[in-house]
Parts: sequence; C-alpha cells; structure tokens
Amino acid sequence: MKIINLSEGNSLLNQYVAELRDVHVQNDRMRFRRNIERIGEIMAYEMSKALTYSVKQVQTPLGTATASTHDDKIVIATVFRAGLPLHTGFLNMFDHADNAFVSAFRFYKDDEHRIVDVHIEYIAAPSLNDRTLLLVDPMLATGESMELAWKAFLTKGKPAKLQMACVIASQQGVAHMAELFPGDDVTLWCAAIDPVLDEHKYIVPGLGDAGDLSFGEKL
Ligand SMILES: O=P(O)(O)OC[C@H]1O[C@H](OP(=O)(O)OP(=O)(O)O)[C@H](O)[C@@H]1O
Ligand SMILES: O=c1cc[nH]c(=O)[nH]1
Ligand SMILES: [Mg+2]
Repeated sequence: MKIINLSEGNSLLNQYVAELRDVHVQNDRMRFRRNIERIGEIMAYEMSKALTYSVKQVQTPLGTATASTHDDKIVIATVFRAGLPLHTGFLNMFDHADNAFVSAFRFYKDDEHRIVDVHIEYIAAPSLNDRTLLLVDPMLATGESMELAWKAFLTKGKPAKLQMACVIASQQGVAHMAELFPGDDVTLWCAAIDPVLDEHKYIVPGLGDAGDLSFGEKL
C-alpha cells in the first residue's frame, strides 16, 4: 500500500486540521463539520492527480480547445456517521461521481471500554465492478471499520482501483491497512498520521470522537 501524508507539505490543509484538533474551536460544531468538508475538497483535488487522464476536445463559442480530463468512473464510498461531512467535501469536487454508504460503528464489548468491536448494519451502493472507489472516513484508528467497510463493499462488485482517504490516521491503523493491502496498487491518503491509540482505542493526540463532534453524542 502506498501512503501519502499530505501534512508533510505546508498548505492551508494544516490550518483546517489544527482547528479540528483544537478544544477551543471544537465547540463550534458547524465549523468542525465544514473543516472536515474543506479537507475533503482539498484531498479530492490532490487525489485527482492520481487518476487516469486523456485529452478531449471542447467546443467553445469561438473555437475548439483541448483539455486533459480524467476517465475514472468514480464512486465515493463513506462510512456512517462521521464520514458524512468528508463525503460532502469529496462530492463537491467529484460532482459526477456515484455514491455508496455503509454504516459501521465501534462499540465496547467490556465495561472497562478497552475492547472495541465494529458493527456493520446498512449498505447502499451501485455496482462497483470496474469503478474507481474512493473510500473516505475521517478517522483510521484500529483500521477495523475501514477493513469491514471494504469487505462489505466488495459484496457489490470488484472495483478497478481503490483509493482510501482519512483525515487523521494512527500508525496502528496505517499498519493494519498495509497488511490488508500488501501491493502498491492501493493508496492511503491522510491529512495527518498520529503515533498511538489510547486504552479506549482513540487516536492520540487525534481530535476526540469525530462523529460526536460533528453530530452530537450518541447513546
Ligand atoms: O479504525 P477504527 O478503530 O475502526 O475507528 C474508526 C471509526 O471510528 C469512527 O466511527 P465511529 O465508530 O465512532 O462511529 P460514528 O461515526 O457513529 O461516530 C470513524 O468514523 C471510523 O469509522
Ligand atoms: O480517535 C478516534 C478513533 C475512532 N473514532 C474517532 O472518532 N476518533
Ligand atoms: Mg464516533
């Protein structure tokens, strides 16, 4: 698996990630969602550079122009619920894309909140055969949700290409995905990679719970 960590370069992206992490900014839920959306837009632009392009003719009112545009048949796939603002950002940019959704949520199997399991309940997707699948989820902690989402989407066909995107990944989550995708035909794009998970499997320093910060606490 190829790993592209966009925070290694200086850009406005880093400002949006910093605001997502900042406890003094996080209480503004609309800004939190909008920053994730803006990161989705920037990541979509960066990821567009890795698509397949061909030159086309465009008729203008005054003549003919040429344009190199991508030929990928894109499906943007997202994991409910924290994935929704990131999905919106990607769809703002890839506005011709089809879309796929899966619900996956982490729950604790023990009273001490140390053992996490992931539950998949809902899936809605077009045929994924021969498509370029952009699988986007803001947080990659253990990597279980991403793996289960990928396996759930595989029941809807075999994509030609897979590109994954997350805002903050943990080292453990990156290693988990690299084990799942040993070849270099799959790429994981991140806006930051953080060192560790805490005992409750939250990314540290991370940002907290992306779903709750976007939409409020759940029972
Ligand atoms: O790599 P993992 O350890 O599986 O954790 C990552 C998952 O956690 C978050 O979802 P969460 O389960 O919190 O659900 P939510 O979107 O409803 O908040 C996030 O959106 C990922 O799907
Ligand atoms: O740190 C984490 C881990 C999983 N899900 C989140 O929202 N945050
Ligand atoms: Mg959550």
